[in-house]
Amino acid sequence: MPAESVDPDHKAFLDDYVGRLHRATAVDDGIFARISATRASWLRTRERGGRVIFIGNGGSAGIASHLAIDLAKNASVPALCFSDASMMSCLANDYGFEDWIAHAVRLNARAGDCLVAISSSGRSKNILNAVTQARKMKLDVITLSGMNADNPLRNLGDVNFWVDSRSYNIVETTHQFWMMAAIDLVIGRAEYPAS
Ligand SMILES: O=C(CO)[C@@H](O)[C@H](O)[C@H](O)[C@H](O)COP(=O)(O)O
Repeated sequence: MPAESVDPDHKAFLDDYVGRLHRATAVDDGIFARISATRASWLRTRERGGRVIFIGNGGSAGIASHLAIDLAKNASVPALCFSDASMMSCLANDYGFEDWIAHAVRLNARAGDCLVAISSSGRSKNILNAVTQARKMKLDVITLSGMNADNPLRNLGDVNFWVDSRSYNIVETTHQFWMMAAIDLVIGRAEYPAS
């Protein structure tokens, strides 16, 4: 089959898929206000000598890692994520999987830091417990969730993003888009060299 011709079933699937992505990523003033508030939170964090800490599981852990390096390198806002396998296995083994991120926050965060908690379902216990720990330590909290409108993560932050989709990949892609927009808003440009 020539590369230009598309299986009609695939076209129908992809048309629907792209429609879902467009609906999820459609922006309004509410989303713009949240992205602007995220920028302000990150700049306040930097001014008081803090760091932005990104957390997530699975695909969201990958997004957390990408956001942390881009915010630090491209926008000069100190940022990190918990991706060290030895630390993760130690804390999960010693305290349980549902509490390992809370303990990573306890050990690594300070008052004045900002926690960005990413969970597509908004239901992962280790993310919810980490937010509770962050609140105890007086961190700012930004949440990103999706799926059910009443998921428990959705209202726990100072700034809360929610994607109206039940597709993991659409929710994750939208989270990444919003956070990348916030990073580029800090920089003030959409285009810049890598170094
Ligand atoms: O990327 C995906 C699904 O697309 C998976 O890796 C997904 O992130 C994992 O199943 C996570 O454990 C789901 O947790 P959460 O985002 O709902 O908190």
